[in-house]
Amino acid sequence: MGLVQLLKSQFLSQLIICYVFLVSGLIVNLLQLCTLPLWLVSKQLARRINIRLGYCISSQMVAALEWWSGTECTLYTDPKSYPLYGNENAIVVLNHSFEIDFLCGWTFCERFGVLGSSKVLAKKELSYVPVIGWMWYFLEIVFCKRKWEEDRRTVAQSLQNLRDYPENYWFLLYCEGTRLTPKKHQISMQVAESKGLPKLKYHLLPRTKGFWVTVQNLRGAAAAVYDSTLNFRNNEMPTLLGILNGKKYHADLYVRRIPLELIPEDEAECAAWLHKLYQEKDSFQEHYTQTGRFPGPIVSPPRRPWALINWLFWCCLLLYLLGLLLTQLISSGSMLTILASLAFCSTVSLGVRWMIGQTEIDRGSNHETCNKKLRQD
Ligand SMILES: CCCCC/C=C\C/C=C\CCCCCCCC(=O)SCCNC(=O)CCNC(=O)[C@H](O)C(C)(C)COP(=O)(O)OP(=O)(O)OC[C@H]1O[C@@H](n2cnc3c(N)ncnc32)[C@H](O)[C@@H]1OP(=O)(O)O
Ligand SMILES: CCCCCCCCCCCCCCCCCC(=O)OC[C@@H](O)COP(=O)(O)O
Repeated sequence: MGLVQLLKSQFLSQLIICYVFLVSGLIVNLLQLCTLPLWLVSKQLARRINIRLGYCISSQMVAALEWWSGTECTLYTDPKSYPLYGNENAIVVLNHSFEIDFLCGWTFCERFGVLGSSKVLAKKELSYVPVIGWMWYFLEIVFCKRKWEEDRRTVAQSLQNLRDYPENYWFLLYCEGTRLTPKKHQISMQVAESKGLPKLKYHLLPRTKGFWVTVQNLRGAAAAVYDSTLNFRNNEMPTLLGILNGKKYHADLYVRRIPLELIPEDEAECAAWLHKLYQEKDSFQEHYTQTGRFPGPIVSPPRRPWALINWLFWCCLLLYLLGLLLTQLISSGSMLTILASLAFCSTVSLGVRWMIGQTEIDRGSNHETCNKKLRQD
């Protein structure tokens, strides 16, 4: 193990990264709160400011992936579609099989210049996660309770609000609705069987209502659906803790651009279209397993320096302030203050560990396994 790798795997290095992320994130959340009055005066200006503030947070995680862990992200796509990426609004449909799939998504957003404005249909629970969840509130992320009776109105309304968004965005939709586990896959395939649908090997059966409502409400605002299929080389199972440890992964993403006009308007036809899409995605994963690559040419965008520059800025600022604070603390000589500071640091690191836990599949929800009808069956 080289010296740099040894340094990256040290607990202290990881603690510093988490400290910078948490404190800068809370500062940004506070600044976002200060933009609230501006919404009344100029909504579009407030949105543009929040895009940049959000970028300060999400790009730190991207920098950790790209620069700290050195993870390679390769894009397979049609070169004719490539110039459109980042220059139009799009709905992104991605498989939900990996703990850091959202982070790989963010990395591609960064490379195509839409990271600050990127959107997602996320479960409501994530809105309470400090820093990220609070940031999302100001970025008009669409939250759902995964209960259609309640979601149908709120999700449609939130999507309508995005129609006049001032900058290009990618709207991410995990149609599987939850992360893939063997148990969830088994149940999902029972549903497929009961509906007379072909079984999927690498995906859960897509939930179609969220997709339909998104396409309907963004018609005319979004130009295309980007069908995206992600996998990792050599059966890697990447984690956020691995990234913090400086572990390098190899992500491969296959993207197909499908103009929105090609997607049926009728709900049942749209659902059938999505099921067919997932059958195709399954065949791409099979191809990847067999050959170690996706179909089509590689057109990888290079990483940009901005995420790293932002990260270095926050590191310098916050480590300088921490140094000042520690000097004062030690020179005060008060045992009580020192103990209270240690207790505070422990609480903060436990808090960050809890946040990282939100990305872990083992700690995921029991969505899919808690379906009442299926339990009875
Ligand atoms: C490559 C570039 C990447 C770019 C990235 C861009 C942006 C990045 C931005 C941010 C990154 C951060 C990422 C954060 C990640 C957070 C993600 C999440 O939180 S995922 C969870 C939330 N999202 C979803 O759930 C979306 C998918 N779900 C839906 O669309 C649902 O339809 C719904 C709208 C949520 C409503 O759910 P509900 O369960 O109430 O209704 P359903 O219609 O889905 O369910 C009833 C229906 O489904 C059948 N059923 C039952 N069990 C199953 C099952 N196991 N599988 C499939 N179907 C099932 C049931 O029989 C009913 O069917 P029917 O209607 O026919 O009777
Ligand atoms: C610079 C880097 C510093 C890292 C420090 C620590 C950072 C902590 C980051 C917390 C990030 C929280 C964002 C969570 C995004 C989780 C995405 C996700 O995958 O959600 C799961 C849902 O889709 C489905 O949930 P399940 O039904 O599977 O349950």
